[in-house]
Amino acid sequence: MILMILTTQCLTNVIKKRPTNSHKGTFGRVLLIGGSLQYGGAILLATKAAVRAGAGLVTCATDLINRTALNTTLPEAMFINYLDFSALKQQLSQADVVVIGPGLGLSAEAFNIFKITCQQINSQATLVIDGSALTFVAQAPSCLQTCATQKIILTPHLKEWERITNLSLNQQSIINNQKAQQKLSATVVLKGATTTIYYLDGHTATINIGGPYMATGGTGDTLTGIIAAFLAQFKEPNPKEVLAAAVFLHSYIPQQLSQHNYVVLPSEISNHLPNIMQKFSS
Ligand SMILES: NC(=O)C1=CN([C@@H]2O[C@H](COP(=O)(O)OP(=O)(O)OC[C@H]3O[C@@H](n4cnc5c(N)ncnc54)[C@H](OP(=O)(O)O)[C@@H]3O)[C@@H](O)[C@H]2O)[C@@H](O)CC1
Ligand SMILES: Nc1ncnc2c1ncn2[C@@H]1O[C@H](COP(=O)(O)OP(=O)(O)O)[C@@H](O)[C@H]1O
Ligand SMILES: [Mg+2]
Repeated sequence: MILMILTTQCLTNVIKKRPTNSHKGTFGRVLLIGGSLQYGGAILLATKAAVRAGAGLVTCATDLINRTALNTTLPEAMFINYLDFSALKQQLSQADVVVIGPGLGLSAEAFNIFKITCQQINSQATLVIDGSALTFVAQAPSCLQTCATQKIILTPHLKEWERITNLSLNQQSIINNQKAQQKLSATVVLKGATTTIYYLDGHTATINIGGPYMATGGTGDTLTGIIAAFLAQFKEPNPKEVLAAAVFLHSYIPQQLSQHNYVVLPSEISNHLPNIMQKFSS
């Protein structure tokens, strides 16, 4: 097993100056699915992060109740009703990266949306599974095995990981986590005070920056948007390094802001994305 500790070098390796003759199509299509009546904020935060981290075209599939909020706060993003299955399937056939789960909730309707997503996503796309959708993975692990894409990233916090693996918090050693991750045949970003990425090839990368100023609901939702935007727009040097850069940046920004802020809100992380990305672009 190769254990890597990430530094700012991972940002300069990935964030490149944009070609002059590029356009929105150059920087990828991201589809984010989630946001029930109770948790609209989660999908709005994820969508905001995807837009501000530079995805070219961003669509938010959510409850109709969230449409006005989305259009008001984030007019760059497109809306579809997540219960309009024909629109959802069409989006799933086109997206480069699909995020499912932030604020999705655990209703029967939500589970249906999760199953449709796993079945209908195009085989070239990456699927990022977060929040409520991780509980569906725990309840119906076969959805991963039969998923139409093999490029799957799970982003659990420690409790969500316990639900999926039955590993209690004190059993979650690197070795045990890796065994469980390899069985799932998915990349895992295991989030906590320290975050570790478990890759399919057996390598791991650890992010030991960030801190308790990030402990506000919505910080993980913001991470999924950044991951999606990075994978959609950066094709080099490789998906492993692109994922690592996204996860590192998500903690690096609040670490910088914490010098002058007691807490760093998720939406503030997103506000600073374009500025900090510019500083590291080479
Ligand atoms: N604005 C919105 O709309 C928001 C909506 N959201 C959406 O809500 C949905 C439910 O997601 P969720 O994560 O809140 O609930 P759930 O899976 O039950 O986990 C909570 C349990 O996990 C534990 N725990 C967590 N981290 C831990 C750690 N590092 N180490 C140890 N324990 C840890 C935690 O511990 P405890 O409180 O007991 O200390 C608690 O027991 C989901 O769709 C999400 O996207 C949220 O994103 C918030 C903003
Ligand atoms: N004390 C801490 N130190 C470092 N990072 C933290 C700390 N507390 C929370 N985080 C980060 O905040 C995020 C929380 O994710 P998650 O629990 O999914 O939040 P939510 O679902 O509310 O958006 C993770 O990226 C985690 O690493
Ligand atoms: Mg979460």
